[in-house]
Amino acid sequence: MEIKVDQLSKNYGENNALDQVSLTLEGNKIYGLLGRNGAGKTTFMDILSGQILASAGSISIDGENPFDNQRLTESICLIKEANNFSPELKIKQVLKIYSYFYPNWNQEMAEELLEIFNLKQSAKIKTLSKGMESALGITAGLASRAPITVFDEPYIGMDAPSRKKFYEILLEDYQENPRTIIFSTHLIDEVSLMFEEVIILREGSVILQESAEDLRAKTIAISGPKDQVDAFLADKEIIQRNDLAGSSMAYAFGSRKEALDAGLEVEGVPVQELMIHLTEKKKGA
Ligand SMILES: Nc1ncnc2c1ncn2[C@@H]1O[C@H](COP(=O)(O)OP(=O)(O)OP(=O)(O)O)[C@@H](O)[C@H]1O
Repeated sequence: MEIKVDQLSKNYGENNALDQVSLTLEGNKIYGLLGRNGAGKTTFMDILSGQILASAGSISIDGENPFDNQRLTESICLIKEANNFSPELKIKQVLKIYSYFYPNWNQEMAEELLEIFNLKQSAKIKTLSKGMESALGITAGLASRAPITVFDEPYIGMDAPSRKKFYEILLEDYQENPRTIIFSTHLIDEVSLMFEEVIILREGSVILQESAEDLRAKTIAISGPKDQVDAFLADKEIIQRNDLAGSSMAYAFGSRKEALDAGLEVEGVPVQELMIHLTEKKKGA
């Protein structure tokens, strides 16, 4: 499903949570939606999933506006960091509701995931720990098999082994059932290798939309004698740099060939370093 966003803005009083955002997501990819606190990620995902209305501009999914749109709502599953389910319901009832709502719902997968995460179908939502509630959110999101599945910081409280399990299952299931997955997280280093395309928001604006592959191709990790590294970096954007005695190593934007021609050693930049750098860059930098 293609998502087209044109000049989309959302204001809360004086505050521009989104400021004329334009994007096209062609779909069937895993997108990383990144940005610092308050950048506008949740606002964007809420508009995309039809929960709130934009103040200006347009958003369409396969040509239709998602707001209050029954046909589209069953194609979009939004899992937020908390309060996805009514506290009085039992897990079993949550699964039932999701199975009615999402036409592609996979009950077998849901039950498998509950077992992996040690969740009992008879448990009430209000008795779950934070991590258990997140695991249920992830279960519901994955088993929905919704053509557009949006995870907004879905694993608050989950421990590292459970998160790892989640990534593994997500990737495995995505290979077999390609769909659009939009993933917002601050744990960039953990998930960056999963992203096929990266969107970075800063203060309500899109500052980058690029395939992870292109991002990797544009960046290099170089090392060599300090003066040679200095000369090479003179006209480059530096991501990170370390000097030790007479030698230096740096991550920077630049071409592998140019660095090799300059007599430097060249490797790839770990994608998470790059994303952390990009999300942290100051406005106007
Ligand atoms: N309901 C609201 N009322 C007023 N301001 C809001 C509301 N929701 C969001 N905002 C403001 O809009 C801006 C964007 O918030 P949003 O939650 O979309 O950011 P975010 O990128 O998801 O942040 P985080 O990473 O902290 O979750 C922030 O300045 C926030 O204070």
